[in-house]
Amino acid sequence: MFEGNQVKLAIAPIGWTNDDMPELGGDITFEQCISEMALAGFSGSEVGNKYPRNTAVLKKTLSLRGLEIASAWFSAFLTSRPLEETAEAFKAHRDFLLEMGAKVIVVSEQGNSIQGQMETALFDRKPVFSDEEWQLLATGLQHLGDLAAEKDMKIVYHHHMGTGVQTAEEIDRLMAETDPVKVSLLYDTGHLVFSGEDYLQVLYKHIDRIHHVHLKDVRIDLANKVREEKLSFLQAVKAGVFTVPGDGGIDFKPVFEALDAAGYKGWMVVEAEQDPHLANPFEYAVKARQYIRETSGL
Ligand SMILES: O=C1C[C@@H](O)[C@H](O)[C@@H](O)C1=O
Ligand SMILES: [Co+2]
Repeated sequence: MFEGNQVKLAIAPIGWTNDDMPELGGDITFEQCISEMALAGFSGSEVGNKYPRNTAVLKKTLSLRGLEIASAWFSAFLTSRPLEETAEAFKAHRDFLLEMGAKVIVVSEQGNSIQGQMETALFDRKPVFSDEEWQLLATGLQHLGDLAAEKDMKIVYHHHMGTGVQTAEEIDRLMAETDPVKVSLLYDTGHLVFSGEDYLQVLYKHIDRIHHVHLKDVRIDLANKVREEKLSFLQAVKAGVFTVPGDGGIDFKPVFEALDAAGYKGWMVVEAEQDPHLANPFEYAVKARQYIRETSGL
């Protein structure tokens, strides 16, 4: 599978140091994180809060280890703040990623999101957008897509637990209401399975719009416990709901087969946030790399 070097494999720093909960991995240095990524056999990374923002410094530090930047997360507030505010912040983020050689920009709408709230029950309190908010989101994302296209880049929308675009139905609506030229999709296995969606159906339905992939596995027993015990997203992460591919309940083989058959080009990013003191990030990175090699040949 994946012949022709069109698909590259990255790993996100969130298993080492967690931007949503900086206390997780607070003691792990940036250099340890990227050195272990390279040693585990990855060729790219996304951007974490410990990464230097000076692009020359960042490029040199990464290239010493054979790593590139695949992309980085951007929080949009299109449903809750003026469009200009999100657009201005987006341009700075886009230009940083352009300088780092990335082609896609991860965007997630955070208007009314509960993903960062420690005590809010994830399955009871996620936002549900009104028609007016959907309109603001679609228009705003298309504007961000135009700004990305100015630099020959794309935005890839990150559906996410605890946000207004979480379920398969919400992803369908977002895809239907946006121009495929302007808005692409980031496919994150972990968020779909945690939400209770059919992750393969979403993949097959939107495969032509998928231009970035997050490979995240789910411990299904913990996902059920989060629902039953009304835990928050951050409590779920701390409890270990996510893990690396091959260690949880998701079968990634059909994901790789479908992406390969569709001629997918771009990055696949292992992204498995858990407490680094409970799950050694280097050990789990090696485990993920081995599973992907065995399952996809990559
Ligand atoms: O892509 C992601 C970025 C994180 O900050 C987020 O919380 C995580 O779950 C994710 O999928
Ligand atoms: Co993700």
